[in-house]
Amino acid sequence: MQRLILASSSPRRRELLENLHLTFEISSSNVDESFSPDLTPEEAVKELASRKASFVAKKEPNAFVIGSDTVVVHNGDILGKPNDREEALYMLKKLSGQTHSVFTGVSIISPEREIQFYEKTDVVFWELSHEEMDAYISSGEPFDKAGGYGIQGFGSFLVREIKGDYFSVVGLPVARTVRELRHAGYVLPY
Ligand SMILES: Cc1cn([C@H]2C[C@H](O)[C@@H](COP(=O)(O)OP(=O)(O)OP(=O)(O)O)O2)c(=O)[nH]c1=O
Repeated sequence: MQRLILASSSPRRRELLENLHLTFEISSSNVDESFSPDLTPEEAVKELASRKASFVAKKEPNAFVIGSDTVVVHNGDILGKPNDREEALYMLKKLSGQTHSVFTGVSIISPEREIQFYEKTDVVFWELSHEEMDAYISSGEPFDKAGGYGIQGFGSFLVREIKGDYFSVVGLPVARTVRELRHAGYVLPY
C-alpha cells in the first residue's frame, strides 16, 4: 500500500490536495526558509520545496512526499510573507496597478527518486487606493501569504487578470502535481 504525505502546515495546500480525491497524511516540516540571493526565483522555490519534502522523507523513506513553496516576484524582487503592517503596505504599493509573477515550486520524493518542477503564473493587480490597501491590511489576510495577499480570499478584489494556473497562486499547482505523482510511480485511483 503506497502512502502519500503532504509536507506542509498550510491549510490551503491541504484543501487543494483534498480536492484530488487522494488519501494522504500531513506532516509539517520545520526548515530554514532562507536561500542564496544568487538563485533565480524558479531555483529558489524548487530548492525550498525540496528542503520541505526531504525533511519529511528522511523520517518516512517508504512514502511519497510532496513539498511546495510559493514566492511573488515583481521587477526582479522576490517577496515572501510580510512581517508587519509596513511591510504589507510596501508590498501592496509595489504590486498596485502592476503585473507580477507567482512562482510555486514542488518537490515529490518517492522511495526511488525526486521530481522537482515549478509553475509560473502572471497576475495583474488593479490600481489600489490607500483606503483599499488599508482595509485589506486591517483584515489580517496579508500576513501568512507570499506577496502579502491571498487571491482566494478577500484579496480577490485586488486582482484584474491572471495568466497561468490559479491553483499554483494559492499554493499548489494541482493538475501538474497529479501528473508528476504518476510519473514518480504513485498509483492514482483514476
Ligand atoms: C500569492 C498567494 C500566496 N498564498 C500563500 C500560499 C502559501 O501558503 C504562502 C507562501 O508561503 P510558503 O512558505 O510557500 O508556505 P507556508 O509557510 O504557508 O506553508 P508550508 O511551508 O508549511 O507548506 O502564501 C496564498 O494563499 N494565496 C495567494 O494568492
